[in-house]
Amino acid sequence: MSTGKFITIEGGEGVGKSSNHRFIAEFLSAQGLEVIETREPGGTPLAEEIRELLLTKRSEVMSPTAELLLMFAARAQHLEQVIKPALQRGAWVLCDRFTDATYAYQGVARGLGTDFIIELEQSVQGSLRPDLVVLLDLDPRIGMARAQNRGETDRIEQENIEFFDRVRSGYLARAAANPERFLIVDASVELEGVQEQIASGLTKVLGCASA
Ligand SMILES: Nc1ncnc2c1ncn2[C@@H]1O[C@H](COP(=O)(O)OP(=O)(O)O)[C@@H](O)[C@H]1O
Ligand SMILES: Cc1cn([C@H]2C[C@H](O)[C@@H](COP(=O)(O)OP(=O)(O)O)O2)c(=O)[nH]c1=O
Repeated sequence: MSTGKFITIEGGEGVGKSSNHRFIAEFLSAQGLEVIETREPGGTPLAEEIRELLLTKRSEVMSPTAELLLMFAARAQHLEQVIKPALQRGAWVLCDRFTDATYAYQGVARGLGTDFIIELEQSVQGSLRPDLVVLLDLDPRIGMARAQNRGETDRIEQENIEFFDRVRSGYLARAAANPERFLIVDASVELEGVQEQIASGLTKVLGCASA
C-alpha cells in the first residue's frame, strides 16, 4: 500500500484556517480518501497539554527558545502517535499548522533565525515534510479584524501588529524558498473565491498522487 499524503494549512491569525479546514477535509473524503484531521501544537493528549502551556497567558515571560522547544516537544509526540502511523497505513493527514509555522513565528517573528530550527526539524522529523502547504496569505490587519469577535486572545495572539507582519513575511519567504510544495492562496477574497483557489491546488496534488 502506498503511503498517504501530508497536507498542512498555514497562515497568521484569522486568515481562515478553521473555515477552510472542513472544506479541504470534505474535498479529500469525496475522493474516497481516509482523512485524519489534526492540529499543532496539539493532536495527542500530551501534545494538547503542551499547547496549554504555550498558549496560557502568564506573568513570567516565556523565553523564545523555551517556546521553540515546546513546539518541537509537542510535534515529536504528535508525529510518533498520530501523523506517521496514519501516513504509513495510507491515510491522508490534514494538519492545522506544522513546522512552517515554527519558521515564521519562532524563526522570523521571534527572531531566533533558522539554524537551530533546521537542526530540530531534521532530528525530530527525519525526511518527513508536508507534501502540500496551503498558505492562506492575508494582511494581518484584516485577519485580526475578522478574528475580533472570537473571544479572549491567547498568549501569542496578544502580540502587536509588527509581530504579525513578520509572521506573514516569514511565511512568504518559506513559500518562495519551497515553491514546489507551497500553494499560496489570496485569503482576502470572499470564502468561495478562497475555496476555488484551494480546490485547484488540491486537484493538482491528487493528480500527482494518482499518476
Ligand atoms: N474569506 C473570508 N472572508 C471573510 N471572512 C472570512 C473569510 N474566511 C473566514 N472568515 C471569517 O473570519 C473569521 C476567522 O476565520 P477562521 O477560520 O476562524 O480563521 P483562523 O482559523 O485562521 O484563525 C471567522 O469569523 C470566519 O467566519
Ligand atoms: C505550530 C505552531 C504554532 N504557533 C502558534 C501560532 C498560533 O498563534 C498558536 C496556536 O495556533 P492556532 O490555534 O492554530 O492559531 P489560530 O488562533 O490562528 O487558530 O501557536 C507557533 O508559534 N509555532 C508553531 O510551530
